[in-house]
Amino acid sequence: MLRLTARDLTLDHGGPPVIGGLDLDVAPGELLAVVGPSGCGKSTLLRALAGLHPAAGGGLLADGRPVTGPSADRTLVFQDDGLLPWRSVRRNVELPLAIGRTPRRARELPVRRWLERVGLAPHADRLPRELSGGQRQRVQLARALVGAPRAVLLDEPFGALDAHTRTAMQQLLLEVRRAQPFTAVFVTHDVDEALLLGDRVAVLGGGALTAVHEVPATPGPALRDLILSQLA
Ligand SMILES: Nc1ncnc2c1ncn2[C@@H]1O[C@H](COP(=O)(O)OP(=O)(O)OP(=O)(O)O)[C@@H](O)[C@H]1O
Repeated sequence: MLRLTARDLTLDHGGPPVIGGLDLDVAPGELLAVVGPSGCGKSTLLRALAGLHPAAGGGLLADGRPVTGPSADRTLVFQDDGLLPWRSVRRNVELPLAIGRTPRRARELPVRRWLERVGLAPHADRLPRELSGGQRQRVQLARALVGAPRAVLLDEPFGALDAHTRTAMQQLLLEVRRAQPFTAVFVTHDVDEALLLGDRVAVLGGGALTAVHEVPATPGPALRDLILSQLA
């Protein structure tokens, strides 16, 4: 499990900073939920943590080492599924292992285990277009986790799902973290989702952290209202 650290981090898209001088520490095994108004830089921060967006100032560390590019240790899950349409469910899940040059025979067990864990073993030979949106997100989750990454970065992964499927996916995420702990940064628009999944909730706004809240075992309405007021 990875420790992720931002030190005086500034991010931009070639113009004025989207994020300016941000300090953040995500402890090994922690799930940090990040909420913030649209356009405040949540996705940009996540892509920077993934090593896909360079810092304009300051820097990011993974276990104390500078993040200079993507790594199999830090995987991303998006809202849009990003699955390869011509590969079966099984071959999509297998992809990170194939890219990492894991020998074919050594791929079988983790792929099977993750397909079972996300309930997709019976659909292993289907193509992504033959699945529902929720099923595709489960494939994406399995693909992000099959290589046992030490950190997973999730960008509104359940944002496009209906309420029922979203609840099921949230429970699945809680379950898989119990089975295989990993550090996680989870971007969401939904404060209830942040409070359900997060060990802490960070509120981002105006290019900086407005607040970081510890989430108690049973968060009450006062914390929810406080976060909503900080988002306003
Ligand atoms: N490729 C890009 N080129 C230029 N500007 C960009 C690019 N991507 C994002 N931005 C700008 O950077 C800012 C932050 O965008 P980002 O997508 O990180 O916000 P966000 O908080 O994730 O938003 P949302 O909640 O709507 O997904 C926005 O003002 C956006 O317009």
